[in-house]
Amino acid sequence: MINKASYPESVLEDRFELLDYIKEHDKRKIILVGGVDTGKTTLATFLIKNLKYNLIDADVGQKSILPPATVSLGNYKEGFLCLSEIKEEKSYFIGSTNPTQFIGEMLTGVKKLADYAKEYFIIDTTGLINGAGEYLKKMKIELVEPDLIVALQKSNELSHILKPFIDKVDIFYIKPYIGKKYSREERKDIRENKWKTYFNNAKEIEINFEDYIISGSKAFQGERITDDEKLLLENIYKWEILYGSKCEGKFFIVKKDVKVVKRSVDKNLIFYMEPERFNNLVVGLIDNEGFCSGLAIIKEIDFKNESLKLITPSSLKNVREIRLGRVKLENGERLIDKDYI
Ligand SMILES: Nc1ncnc2c1ncn2[C@@H]1O[C@H](COP(=O)(O)OP(=O)(O)OP(=O)(O)O)[C@@H](O)[C@H]1O
Repeated sequence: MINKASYPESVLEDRFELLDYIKEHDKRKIILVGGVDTGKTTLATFLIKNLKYNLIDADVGQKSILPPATVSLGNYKEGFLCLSEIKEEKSYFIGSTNPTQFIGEMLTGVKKLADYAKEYFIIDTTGLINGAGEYLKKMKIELVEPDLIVALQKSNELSHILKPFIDKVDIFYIKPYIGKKYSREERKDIRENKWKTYFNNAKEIEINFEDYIISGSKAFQGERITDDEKLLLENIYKWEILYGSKCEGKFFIVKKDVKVVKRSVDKNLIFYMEPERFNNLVVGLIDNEGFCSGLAIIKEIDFKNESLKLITPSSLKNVREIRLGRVKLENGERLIDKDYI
């Protein structure tokens, strides 16, 4: 498997100073913050190897621990060279590899994993430090309450994130590693490879809506439409309605057209789509504790019979909820908008 970071051949002097500082001051909850390609994952590898701490992998865009589109806790593994050799202990479903629209999921996930681990962990984060990235980093620090922030800062590009914590949390500054910069394409290729590895031995399974909580789409919120509403909408718009729900006065309709006609539908009132829109969507298999025990891909949803065909390498044992994400895997990864379904 291709990975960006592994144990560095030569370790910069300030990394050893950091290691000594952590040992000397008994720091147990550590978060790494820095821009893109500043060497966070490489630093996490060095620290985990020397401290035998656990990894909280919140670098959702370039994860080391599988599965993708989650944040994960992995336990220290003797003799590892690359963090991707670390197996997940617990994961939380984000549903995307870009955290920008998923700040709530990211924060909940990292907090749950940190609570689970209790202490002796290093949090590896994304390189997003502006816009949504600023809020994400700040809130993560507020929630997790680390006892050390390691800031990989060249000049003062992290000051807007760190300002509120300067007199509250210990901050250790180190210089970013100036090395290879990865393009969007290279990053995407690394992710593609991880998706392929994860779904390598996936098998098809079929499940019924009634056996699981299905969530993550407006389709499964609110209440089902009545027979009268269904008939009315079918007559007006010349649709066959396969599934319909309503929430706060708005209809959510999965339909097929039965006639070619010109339709003028008020989109503020009716959100409609074809069933195929859900195909190839990544879903999280969520257990009783709210953790993600695996991922699956939707092959097809039969809305009429209320069943779902999935492929997954995971077992559905202890799975309570199927949570729809916002990544489609069709000729590679395609990220979709939160409002798409
Ligand atoms: N101390 C080091 N010695 C040698 N190479 C390094 C060192 N630190 C980082 N690198 C290299 O620099 C590149 C970026 O490092 P890394 O992936 O650790 O950065 P990152 O900040 O985690 O990136 P991202 O923004 O994707 O989270 C990688 O190719 C890595 O191997």
